[in-house]
Amino acid sequence: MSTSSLVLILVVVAVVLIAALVTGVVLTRRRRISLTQKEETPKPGGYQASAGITFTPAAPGATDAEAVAVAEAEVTPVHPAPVEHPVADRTETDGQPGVGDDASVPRDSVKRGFVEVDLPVEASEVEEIEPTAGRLERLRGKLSKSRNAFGTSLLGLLGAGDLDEDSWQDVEDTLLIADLGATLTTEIVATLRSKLAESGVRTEAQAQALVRTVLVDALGPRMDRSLKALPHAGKPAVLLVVGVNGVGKTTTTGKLARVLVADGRTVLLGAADTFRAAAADQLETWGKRVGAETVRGPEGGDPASVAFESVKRGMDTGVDTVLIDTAGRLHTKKGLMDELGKVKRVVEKQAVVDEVLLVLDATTGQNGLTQARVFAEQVAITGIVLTKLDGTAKGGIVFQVQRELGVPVKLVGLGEGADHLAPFEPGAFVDALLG
Ligand SMILES: Nc1nc2c(ncn2[C@@H]2O[C@H](COP(=O)(O)OP(=O)(O)OP(=O)(O)O)[C@@H](O)[C@H]2O)c(=O)[nH]1
Repeated sequence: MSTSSLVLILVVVAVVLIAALVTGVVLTRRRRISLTQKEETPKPGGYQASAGITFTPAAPGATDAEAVAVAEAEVTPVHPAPVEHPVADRTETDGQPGVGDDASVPRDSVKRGFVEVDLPVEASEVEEIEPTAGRLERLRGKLSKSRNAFGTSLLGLLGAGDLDEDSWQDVEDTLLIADLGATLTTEIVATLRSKLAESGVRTEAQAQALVRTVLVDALGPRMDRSLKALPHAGKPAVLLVVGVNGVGKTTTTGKLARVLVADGRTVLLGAADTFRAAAADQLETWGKRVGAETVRGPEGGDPASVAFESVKRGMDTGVDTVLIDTAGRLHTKKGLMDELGKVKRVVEKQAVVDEVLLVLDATTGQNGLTQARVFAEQVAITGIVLTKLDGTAKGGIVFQVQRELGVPVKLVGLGEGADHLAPFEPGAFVDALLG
């Protein structure tokens, strides 16, 4: 082979190698570009951010960690001052994500602690308890905040004689603002219109009487509101108290124990809230104040087993009533809701559960309805306790929640005091609302 042929072959090989190298580089680049593009293309549906994230440049030649440190030091905060959230009004305290009203409270908000419950740590002796008769009457003033917003404006409107369309719109708005909900408001306004037309109301007193009748009727005055808390077939009555966090379950259980003891009954308390040790302490304190035994389990233990033990102990000691306080659970957490079903099933292995009382915080308005629906799907609710009606609650939620569940409001919480629990009476309640 001649030298010129050898040179020619070497040139051809070099050209082929260079061509292969160039092709490889181009392909690698294309692949990288196509990967980046895929990541950046938003998928249809699901989460699609409308605004981009603002990045700051890293200092040249710095390591990743240094670059982050430099960027953090240089970034001027652009966020406004933290927004004040109504922590006191929240219904969840475990920092878990929530829906509706709950979702507005960030998980790092100040958590409600045991200290907020105004009870002595150790009760030295069993207390004298006021009789329960006429309690709603004595607590009437507690509803005053709701009453001002609702009764005054409603009676002012209806007592003014013939109503034009604008005035009827105002009546409707008043009912909606009071938390009566759209369906019930429409129904009540229609009834009021036809009754006013029929009866020829002329004075404010007549208007008040008519509104009273219509509202009391809407509250199902014939519903059975008695609390199934007395022993039967030689076994204690068993009541389960359920609801989301912080609505007032423990307080209600304690207040209920007082009412029963005041009526000469013997009570045992079951602290099936094993999640929060302070809750069991709190319940035990309520128990000591009325001379009732409290059964509790280890922190983090199985709440169903504490409930079972409570009923067993109640049967052994022959008490009239076993009140079981359960842990607050967010209705959006399926696992916790299933656990509630288990607590009830386990108790039912040895006794009938006579009442499942759903505690709702009246100040949470419409969110209370969502909670009620989910709890009712999990355990058959037999009665509702509406707490904090003394606060900013507008009262109308009573109408809606009964209608929604077909279950009566049996008790109302009208304050933090030990005796601020009253039976729910439609007539007295409407009177308090109308003033
Ligand atoms: N104003 C007012 N406060 C109430 C009423 N009922 C309960 N509270 C207060 O609500 C707060 C929460 O009550 P708890 O009984 O601890 O609530 P809980 O549902 O047992 O709470 P968790 O065990 O955390 O789920 C306490 O500060 C109670 O004093 C009421 O009718 N009116």
